[in-house]
Amino acid sequence: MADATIIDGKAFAAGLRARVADGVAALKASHGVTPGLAVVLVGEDAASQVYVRSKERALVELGMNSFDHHEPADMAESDLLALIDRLNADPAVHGILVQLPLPRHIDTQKVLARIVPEKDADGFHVVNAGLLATGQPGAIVPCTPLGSLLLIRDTLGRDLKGKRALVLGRSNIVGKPMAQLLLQADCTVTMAHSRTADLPAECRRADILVAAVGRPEMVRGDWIKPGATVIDVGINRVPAVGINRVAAAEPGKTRLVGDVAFDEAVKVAGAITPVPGGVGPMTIACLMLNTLAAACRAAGAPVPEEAAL
Ligand SMILES: Nc1nc(=O)c2c([nH]1)NC[C@@H]1CN(c3ccc(C(=O)N[C@@H](CCC(=O)O)C(=O)O)cc3)C=[N+]21
Repeated sequence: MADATIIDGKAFAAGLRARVADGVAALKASHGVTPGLAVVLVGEDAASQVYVRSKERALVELGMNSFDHHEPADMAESDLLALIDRLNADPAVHGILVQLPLPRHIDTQKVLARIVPEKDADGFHVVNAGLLATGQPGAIVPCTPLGSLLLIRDTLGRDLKGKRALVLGRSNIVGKPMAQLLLQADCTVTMAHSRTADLPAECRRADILVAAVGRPEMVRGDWIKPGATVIDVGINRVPAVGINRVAAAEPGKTRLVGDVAFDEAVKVAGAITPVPGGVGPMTIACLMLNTLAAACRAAGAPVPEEAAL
């Protein structure tokens, strides 16, 4: 059998960002409103700083306002809550993103709950989770599942009726909302996780397999149904051993791998996202889309179709 189609998330994300830029320009022209996202980073985590910078760069490129709040790691929880209160009240701020993970002395659920749901660009607030779970309009959908669904639709078309979907991983950020989206799309959805009995057999039944467990290359080629669509959400940094056998000479070298053993899976799947260049770029593009959508709702303008599921 021929190798799988490689789903180019980077290219799809570039197209989505261009559509968001058009929407931003249109909202400025029609309502005089520039969408703005406040990005709150607490602490100095190196990976978080990289992600936050790429979010801020994307905002500016698309003509949106970026309000950066980089705070010390020992910031008091009460001060973070007070900052969120100010951002909630600021009419120039349409979306608020608090970069996770937060330092351990801060209660993440308390912080997420403080963001007004209308400005919850990540879609992590219980109100948005509840709107999504009950199939109500106006839910802000978490960026990674939304981006994954857009890639699935681009691959298989919008009619996913009756397809067997398996979501591996049950996080509030990816697994649970992903399952809700697929259910709403009339898939037959299974949620699997580390305690699932005979995980390979469960995976082999899936027409659509979304892997979001954060375990490097856990899903092997023989776990995949021939022809299946495989969405690899994992972004795992591992030592670069075996890439060209120079790892011993370059002990600091790392590479990114997904939750799927790509080289095996590409021989079996019908279509598969790579890591990097798959779901990751879609996450950032969907954050831009959610910010535009929040600004549209605040202004009473129509919401972009891709954000209004
Ligand atoms: N409140 C909050 N919202 C988030 O959305 C959020 C967060 N906290 N904390 C951290 C994670 C991580 N995350 C990524 C986004 C894009 C890439 C991405 O674009 N990755 C590139 C590769 C980047 C590289 O080379 O390191 C790719 O997959 O092609 C990765 C990771 C968003 N996160």
